[in-house]
Amino acid sequence: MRKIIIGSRRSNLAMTQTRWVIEKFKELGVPYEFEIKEIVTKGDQILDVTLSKVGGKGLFVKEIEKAMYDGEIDMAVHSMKDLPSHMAEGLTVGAVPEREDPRDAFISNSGVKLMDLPEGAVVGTSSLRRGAQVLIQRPDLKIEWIRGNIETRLRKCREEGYDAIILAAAGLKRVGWDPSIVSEFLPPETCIPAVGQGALGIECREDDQELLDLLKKIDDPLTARTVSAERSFLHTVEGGCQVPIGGYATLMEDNQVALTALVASPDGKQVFKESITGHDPVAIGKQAAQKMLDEGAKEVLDKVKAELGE
Ligand SMILES: NCc1[nH]cc(CCC(=O)O)c1CC(=O)O
Repeated sequence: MRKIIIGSRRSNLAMTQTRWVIEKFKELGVPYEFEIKEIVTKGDQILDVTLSKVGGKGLFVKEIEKAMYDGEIDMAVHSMKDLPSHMAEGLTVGAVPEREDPRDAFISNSGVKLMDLPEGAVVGTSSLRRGAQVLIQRPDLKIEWIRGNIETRLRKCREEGYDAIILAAAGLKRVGWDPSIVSEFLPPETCIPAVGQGALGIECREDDQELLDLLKKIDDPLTARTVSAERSFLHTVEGGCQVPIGGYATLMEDNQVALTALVASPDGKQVFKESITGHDPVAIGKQAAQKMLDEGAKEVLDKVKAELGE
C-alpha cells in the first residue's frame, strides 16, 4: 500500500486543513496510508513585519514546493488564497474541495458591528484588501497592522489596544472557534473576499497520475469553477503581491458564473469594482481585470507595488 506524505505548515489551521483532507480520504475508504510532514516556511518565521512588505504571496509555499520537487512530500494542502496565481513548474492543483464560508469575520471587543464602532476606533488587520474596504465604509477608523496566526491575533485584539480585528470566517470555522465570538460576518457585497478565500487547493506533482486520480475524488467542480474565475482575474491584474485586490464568484441557476472584483488604493479613496457574468470563468476573470486596468486600476496597483518595493 502506497504511503502518501502530505507536507503541512505547522499552524493549527494548516494542520487542521491537512487532517480534514486525510479524513475525507478515509471516509471514502481509499487504499492508501497517509503521513503528515511538518514544513517550516519563511512566512511562519516572520512575525512582526507587515506581511505585504516582506515578499508577497509565495511566502508560505516556496519551501513546500521544494520538498515536493525533492520527493520529500507527495502533496500539500494550501489555503487557496495563499497560492500564487502562477503555479510553479511541474506542480499542479489536483483538487479544489468544497468551499467553506468565503466571508471575512469582524470581531470587535465590544461586540458591535463595523458601522457601529465609535469614531476613530482601531481595526487590526495585515491585509491591505481588508483595510481598504473598511476605510471605504468608515474613513474615520484607524487601520493598524496585526500579525500572527488566528490564536495570536485574537489574543492581541483583547490585550493590545485594538477595538476590532478581521479574520477569514473559514479559518475560524475550520479550527472550531465558537461562532459567537464573531460580531458580524461582513457581506461579500461590501467586503469582497480575497481570491480563493475559504477554498483549499491541493497541490501535487503534475506527473503523479496516481495521486491526480485520487485527488479527483475530493474535487468539487463547482467550487473549482468559481475559484478559476477569481484566479483568472488575479492573474490578469498580476496581483502576485499582497495588494488590495478582492474577487468573489458564485454560480447562478443557469450555471453561469457571476464574478465581482475589486481593486482599491490602501486608503480606500480610489476604488475599481466590476461585476461580470458568463459561462467561461477564465474569460470573465480576464474581462473584469482588463476593464479595471484600462479604467485606471493599473496606476493604483503600480503605485502600491512601488511602495512595497516590488
Ligand atoms: N492570510 C492567511 C490565511 N490564509 C488562509 C486563511 C483562512 C482560511 C481561508 O481563507 O481559506 C488565513 C487567515 C486569515 O486570513 O484570517
